[in-house]
Amino acid sequence: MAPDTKVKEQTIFNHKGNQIKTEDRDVNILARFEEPLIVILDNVLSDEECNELIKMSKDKMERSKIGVIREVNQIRTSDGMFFQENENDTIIKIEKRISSIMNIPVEHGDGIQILKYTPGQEYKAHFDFFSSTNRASINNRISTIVIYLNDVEHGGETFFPKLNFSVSPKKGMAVYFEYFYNDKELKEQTLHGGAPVIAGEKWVATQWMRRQRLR
Ligand SMILES: O=C(O)CCC(=O)C(=O)O
Ligand SMILES: [Fe+2]
Repeated sequence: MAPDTKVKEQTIFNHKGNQIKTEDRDVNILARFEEPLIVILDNVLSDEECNELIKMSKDKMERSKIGVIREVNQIRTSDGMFFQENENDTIIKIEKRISSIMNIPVEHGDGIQILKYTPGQEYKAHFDFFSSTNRASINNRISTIVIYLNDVEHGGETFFPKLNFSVSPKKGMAVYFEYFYNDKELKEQTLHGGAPVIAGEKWVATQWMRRQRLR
């Protein structure tokens, strides 16, 4: 197909305009990059909810593990923890809101993961979906939201190296992106990472969604 007649691929995210009305909060759409779809969102969480997530996870953080064997890896040097789904009322409320933003039922989510980065810590460029050689790819990830839980003094941007695009963390804001595309090239453009924090701390909450339910 000639480039000028190429049709846009179907997206999971279905919100139009500049606002998403969820059950308990109006979330603002500030910017969108169309293909691959990357959406910058504001007012996803209140300051109190951000503080609460940090408080609840603070004592449970351990060095992040990635991959099937879940070994400590230099790709991600942050500390992290997962909440159990339905762990408490705050988690239930936030999971519901994330689910309506992402337009995917809560049961498809890996659970909310909290990551904490201190100066020098980073998450090198990676894909959130599993490679076809990984058993987990049978029910692969299709979309991600990264919510910023605090303002970072310096550094810690979420960057997309293939798009020359980056997002600076701001408390309560989020970056959403999806990769359930037929076009392999589009999927691969969602390569992203968390740049090293230079000063201050960076706290984020991530939700990854799977194609099929996990529970
Ligand atoms: O910390 C960030 O900005 C990115 C986090 C991320 O890529 C992830 O949790 O999958
Ligand atoms: Fe990621």
